[in-house]
Amino acid sequence: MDIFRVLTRGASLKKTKEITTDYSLPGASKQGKKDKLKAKNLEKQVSKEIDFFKTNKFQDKAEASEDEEEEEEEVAFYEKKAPNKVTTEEEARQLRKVNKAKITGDDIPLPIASFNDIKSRFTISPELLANLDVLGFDKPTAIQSETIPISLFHRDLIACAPTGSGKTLAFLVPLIQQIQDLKNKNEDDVLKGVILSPTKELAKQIYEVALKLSKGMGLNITLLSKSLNAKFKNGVIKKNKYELIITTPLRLIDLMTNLDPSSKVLDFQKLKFLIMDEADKLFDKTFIAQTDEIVSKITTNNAKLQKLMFSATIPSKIEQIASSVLIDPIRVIIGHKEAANDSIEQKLVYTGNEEGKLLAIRQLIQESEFRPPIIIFLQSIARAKALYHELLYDNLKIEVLHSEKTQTQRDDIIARFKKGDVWCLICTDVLSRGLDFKKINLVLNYDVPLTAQDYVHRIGRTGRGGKIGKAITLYTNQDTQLIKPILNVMKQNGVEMEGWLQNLAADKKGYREAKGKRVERKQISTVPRVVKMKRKHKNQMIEDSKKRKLQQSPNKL
Ligand SMILES: Nc1ncnc2c1ncn2[C@@H]1O[C@H](COP(=O)(O)OP(=O)(O)OP(=O)(O)O)[C@@H](O)[C@H]1O
Repeated sequence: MDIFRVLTRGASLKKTKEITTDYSLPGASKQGKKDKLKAKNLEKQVSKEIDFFKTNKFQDKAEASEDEEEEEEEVAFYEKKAPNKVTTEEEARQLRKVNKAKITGDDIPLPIASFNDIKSRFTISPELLANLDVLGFDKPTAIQSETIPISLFHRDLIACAPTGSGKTLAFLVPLIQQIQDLKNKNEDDVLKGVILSPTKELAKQIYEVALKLSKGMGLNITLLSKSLNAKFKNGVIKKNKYELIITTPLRLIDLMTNLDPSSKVLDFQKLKFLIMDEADKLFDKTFIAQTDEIVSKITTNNAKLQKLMFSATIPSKIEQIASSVLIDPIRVIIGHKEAANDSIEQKLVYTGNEEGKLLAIRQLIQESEFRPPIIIFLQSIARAKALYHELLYDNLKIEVLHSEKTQTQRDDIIARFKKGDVWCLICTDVLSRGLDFKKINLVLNYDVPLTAQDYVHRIGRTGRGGKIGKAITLYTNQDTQLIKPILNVMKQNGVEMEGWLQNLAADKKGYREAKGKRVERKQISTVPRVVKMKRKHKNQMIEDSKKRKLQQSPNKL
């Protein structure tokens, strides 16, 4: 688990393209680093003091990178001091330094350094602690350290932490505990919590984790489905038994608007917790109308409702809109707000044009870089299908997943991918957020994603839970504008890049117009190779037969 903590703290990335595989906590070398840091600080201080004419301010770039290095060293130094238990502000400061956690708001509670730490400050169910133990979670991740106490104090929250850093448990642990506390006090048939997720797949995943985490606690948790909605609407369910509902926004709106208002079978005004996972998605243009409808229905006459928002990316504009829903919130940021998880090696591959992408992919297949399991992202359903047909006969055990597939087909493909029966999953952005596949070796962006956020989430399907991962993005001449935000994400992660790419990243011209717009791309050839081979063979036979006829009677020409 230490490996996981080190990686989620982002302390493993050296400032090169390569990700270090040395996860051991700096031990013997720590004293050396500390001395080096001291010496550097002294040197810096002296040079500042003798810099009477302030000429050094022009060296700020070099100094900035030096500062970054120093910050890392400082983190390593603090790591030694990371407390096992947090009881004072100073210990909280040390833990936050190690965790790269920035917390703002009023009356911020102390973080926890271990799951046992909760026991000394809150009443916590022994079953919940036992379940955490059985599932192998012995220490909270950076985000969990902060959000578990905040949530247990029933405070509104907006939290941003890298992909794969444990945000699901960061909201489920305190939620399950509080629901049980209420259940012990209250009547049983009151709905207490709703978790919103932008996709059905993610909702299902959260549901499965919630079941495991609450095992033996007697809670009734459900995933809204068409058939369950129908039972509520038709009065088949007369008395609600669910304490927690996990759903997509549309499914919840369908239920809320079609329930007989007199039945009171589900009273949303008594709801105590509203969790918004992938909150920035829920507040972007695709979902804002639905989210707004839900929030206004649920929050009316419900001052006690606690609202919690989580994501790996929260752009400032979206944060402004989202925060307007929260009351006296605490804001938690782990690492850089717009960066990818440090455990992912990021690479850009220039292919010139669209045809070059197919060549690049086939070249990758020849090389060791194409190690399954792999996820390939494309910008549209049509293109995902086309690539699927193109690669169908390359012996890759591929599948294609997009929103035109039925839910049963989608579930089946995901189950087969998880089992290892599918090696290479071709998909659209429907799978880019939240899904926790174990040990994805490679994420391949066949088409450049439209925003920095899409990029961070897509590549975040690899390098999760402390494992290292790799992401390759193919780009053509058409993508010069679209790769700018990606270059900036890579910069945030300390990936070294050539000078011209650095200049391109800094040049904001043209990006604004291109932002969010899909590039019109040349079609991927959709003719399967077998058909192509047959056609080639047929054409060859016709040519041969013509030649033979010509040889037999040359005068005919
Ligand atoms: N405390 C912990 N110790 C070890 N592993 C953990 C811990 N918490 C979560 N994990 C594991 O980390 C992995 C990623 O967790 P999770 O899916 O919650 O990430 P996330 O931050 O929600 O990512 P995303 O932003 O992509 O949705 C999961 O496999 C989970 O089991």
